[in-house]
Amino acid sequence: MSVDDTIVAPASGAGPSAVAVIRISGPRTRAVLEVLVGRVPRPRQASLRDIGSPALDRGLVLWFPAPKSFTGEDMAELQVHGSRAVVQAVVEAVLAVEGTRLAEPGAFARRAFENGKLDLTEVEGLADLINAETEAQRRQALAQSEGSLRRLYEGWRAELLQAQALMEAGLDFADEADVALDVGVKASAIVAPLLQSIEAHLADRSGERLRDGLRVVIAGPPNAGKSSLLNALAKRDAAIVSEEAGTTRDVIEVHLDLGGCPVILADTAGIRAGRGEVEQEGIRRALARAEDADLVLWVIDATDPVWAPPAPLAAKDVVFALNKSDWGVPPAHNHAAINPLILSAKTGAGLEALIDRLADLAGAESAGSGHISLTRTRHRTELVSSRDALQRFVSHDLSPELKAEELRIAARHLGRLTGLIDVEEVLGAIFAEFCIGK
Ligand SMILES: Nc1nc2c(c(=O)[nH]1)N(C=O)[C@@H](CNc1ccc(C(=O)N[C@@H](CCC(=O)O)C(=O)O)cc1)CN2
Ligand SMILES: Nc1nc2c(ncn2[C@@H]2O[C@H](COP(=O)(O)OP(=O)(O)OP(=O)(O)O)[C@@H](O)[C@H]2O)c(=O)[nH]1
Repeated sequence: MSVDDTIVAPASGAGPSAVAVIRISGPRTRAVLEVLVGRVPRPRQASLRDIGSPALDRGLVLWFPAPKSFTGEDMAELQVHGSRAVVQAVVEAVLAVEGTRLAEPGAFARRAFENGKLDLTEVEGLADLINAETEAQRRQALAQSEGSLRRLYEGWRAELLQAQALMEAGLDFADEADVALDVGVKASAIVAPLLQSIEAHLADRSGERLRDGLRVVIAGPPNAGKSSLLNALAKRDAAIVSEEAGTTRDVIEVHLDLGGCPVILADTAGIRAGRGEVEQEGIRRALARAEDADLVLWVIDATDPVWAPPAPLAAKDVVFALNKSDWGVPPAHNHAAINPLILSAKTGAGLEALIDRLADLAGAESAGSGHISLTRTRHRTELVSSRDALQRFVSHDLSPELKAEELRIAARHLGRLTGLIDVEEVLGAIFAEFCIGK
């Protein structure tokens, strides 16, 4: 990427809108404004101008001289009427100025990253904020885009660098055993609590669940009311994001917004010792689906003797639901061991409790309320590598040289998290998540 380029792109979505924003960033921005609007307006003050001559439209112009802009470069915004024709004409007029080109997706965010305005976790938070569909996702993404993970990881890295400095100072005094021992003890006093913090952070999956949606599979014996329950939940909650057939014909999936948390609920074929081949295949798919869910909602008919889920599912997190409670509920001691939710898809009884339970598991209350959770596999991978190195530091009987090396490895993985070091290979994937104009 050449930073000499000046990039332009519409930053608002496709399709007619009242107003569209066209963003420009790079060294030719001032020249673009001179050509399109004449005199450059005062920094960061909206001015109403004719855009182009003869005028293509009349709109608001904003000028953000470097370094106080989103990208850190000279930037401008043209806020025009949001028709395809106006946007296209204005973008073309910008492109007619020498040294400008159309921005690829994520190009503005990439420049912000390269100019140190955002670290990689903030860029990821911004991508998530743009894609947020529920309230809890919004809170989590906003906090991350404003540096919640950045501060956490930078703090950890600073502690590690301190421990590393101690160890390396010790290496210089290798012949003086008491000095080497002393710095080793001091470094361990930093590393041990840090290791604990990383372990606790890794054990918490709420951030990933919230970002990706809690995957819940409704499974159970035939005729227990699984489809009715899915329909009842989908109707109860007005904010259905989408409804689509699953990857297999027999798995129906709905995306729900339960208390601000995204839940992907899949209905599956009834599970029993079936006869026909088709039924067996449906059951096989149901089981496969349930096995990679976060949670199995095992639905049984309250009037049936209690059915336990088949062995492969018993290992999962299972929430039991006794449906058709309108027909009567068996005495509590019959099902005390499974602590089921008692509900009726038909009357709606017990659905609120079910929604609360699911929202809880999806991490509803934690997001953005000061609770900081990792949100992506990329974070998990780097943190696991960092933790492994720290574990070797703490528990293995290593020479001081090797101990210092483990700290270097751990610090490098934390540095990769924020994008401070060698991340070239992940950048393409991260920035490609953005739409054009971001
Ligand atoms: N019109 C418009 N609205 C927008 C954006 C935008 O680019 N344009 N944003 C785009 O994402 C978001 C706001 N984020 C922004 C982040 C930083 C800066 C900025 O100019 N930062 C400078 C100056 C900071 C200051 O004066 O306090 C800097 O960081 O140096 C602007 C917008 C959402 N709304
Ligand atoms: N009384 C009562 N009937 C219910 C309730 N939920 C479902 N039913 C009825 O039970 C029958 C089976 O419901 P479904 O939702 O199709 O059951 P399913 O578990 O999806 O069935 P399969 O797809 O065959 O596994 C239907 O006749 C429903 O109307 C309930 O809460 N109360």
